[in-house]
Amino acid sequence: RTRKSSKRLPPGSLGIPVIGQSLGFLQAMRANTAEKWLQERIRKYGPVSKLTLFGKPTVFIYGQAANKFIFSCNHSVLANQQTQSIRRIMGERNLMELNVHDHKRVRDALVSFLKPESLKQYVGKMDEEIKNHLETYWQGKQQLTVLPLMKILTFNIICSLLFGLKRGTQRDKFGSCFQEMIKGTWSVPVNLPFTRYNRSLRESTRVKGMIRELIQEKRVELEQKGASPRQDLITFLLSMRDEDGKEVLTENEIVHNVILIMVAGYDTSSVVITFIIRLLANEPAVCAAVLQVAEQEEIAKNKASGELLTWEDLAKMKYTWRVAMENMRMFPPVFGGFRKALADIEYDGYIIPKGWQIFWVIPMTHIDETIFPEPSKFDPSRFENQASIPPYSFIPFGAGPRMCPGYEFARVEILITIHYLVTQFNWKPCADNSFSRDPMPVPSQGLPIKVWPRNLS
Ligand code: HEM
Repeated sequence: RTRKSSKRLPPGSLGIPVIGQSLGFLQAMRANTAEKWLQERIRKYGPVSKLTLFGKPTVFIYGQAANKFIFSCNHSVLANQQTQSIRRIMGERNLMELNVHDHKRVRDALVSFLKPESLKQYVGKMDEEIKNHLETYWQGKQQLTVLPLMKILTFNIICSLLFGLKRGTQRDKFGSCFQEMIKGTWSVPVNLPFTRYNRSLRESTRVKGMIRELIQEKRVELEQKGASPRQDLITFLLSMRDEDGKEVLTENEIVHNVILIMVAGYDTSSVVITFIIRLLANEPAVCAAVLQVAEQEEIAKNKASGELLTWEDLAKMKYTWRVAMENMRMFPPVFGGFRKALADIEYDGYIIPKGWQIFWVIPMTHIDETIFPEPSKFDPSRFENQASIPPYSFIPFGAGPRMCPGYEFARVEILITIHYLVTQFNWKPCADNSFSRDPMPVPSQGLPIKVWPRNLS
């Protein structure tokens, strides 16, 4: 029996246990050749192949049908499970690890905070954070490095909106622990004193402790000082009750999901904004179009000094959002993810054994020329008629019941930031145009640029 079923395993070698092909893959990510690395596998083994990634036997699948299978497959067959390193670092009760009822309960709680009707109230707060950032780090500067600044910005936005953390030392301490913690999420899970993984685990313990303290403070604020449940995400989650009057989320679930939101919410958007800045520097025609066609100039001119942007202003920024989407097509911040087979699965004529992980990737359909003709050409007009894009092929945010619930949050912060940047500054790059993946795309030297003010006439 074993021989018969092993015959139907996908082709490819599992390599050395635990490590397998992880190092080769990570090296390709860093050299920004991960797509080529995968294409080479596909050439050698065909569209379905096995390998070992980050500690586990894995089957790699790709393409529109594979995406549909991953994003719409029944919960009882495919579970969400991240790699061991991600699970240990972020906490096993975070949404990306939960399945079926737990997933729905926790996701519904997060979505009721992140949905558009709720976000509308926070546009002004985001606007203030962004203006404050530009005053502190951009105005009066001649040269600066974009990526680290965008990380500060998106981190500050998350801290302010989701956790009610004010600017200052507590925020800064959080920020530096976080940066260290997430560096080990895509690493080989070998916990020895000198490994990347080990350092990240230590930072993760500190971060979890800090969030527990924060939760204690918020409980007091809610119970004794009459703080509003809507003040921030933590107070919101602490205040949720089920029909029996019990708290909907356990404390562990709050801690682990706060970590998830921090990780999911700030690194990704900082990368998208950085790559848009890089693009606008290299393509003056697109930059001019963002200003004029996208009504950014018009919107700015109709504002009194100090007046904040509104939800309605954002709805007008259609061209800017198409630029952002085309950017995410070419440089998706998330490269891919993992699911776990809960039963032997038959896929495309092969068996994916129970307990193995499935590796799905985002960029492969984004660069498929049968879906996006001339894929290396930047062309925001591809998104003019979104209905013409086949389902499960443009997936920077995933799809289906697990699609990123932070989509609107990201859209709001990206649009507001680009609005103030293009209406107040000019810039040009001072390094080469290359980038690597770590695992998010990182432009050469973090994208140093020269900046000077733009005065709208
Ligand atoms: C441009 C920015 C962003 C991108 C490209 C992005 C992308 C993604 C992707 C690809 C997934 C995985 C979907 C899957 O496993 O099937 C995901 C999940 C998730 N994202 Fe985002 N994300 C972004 C911003 C955000 C923000 C701002 C937040 C929160 C404020 C957020 C919160 C989450 C959460 C909680 C999940 C887990 C959902 C689940 O498993 O049900 N993301 N995101």
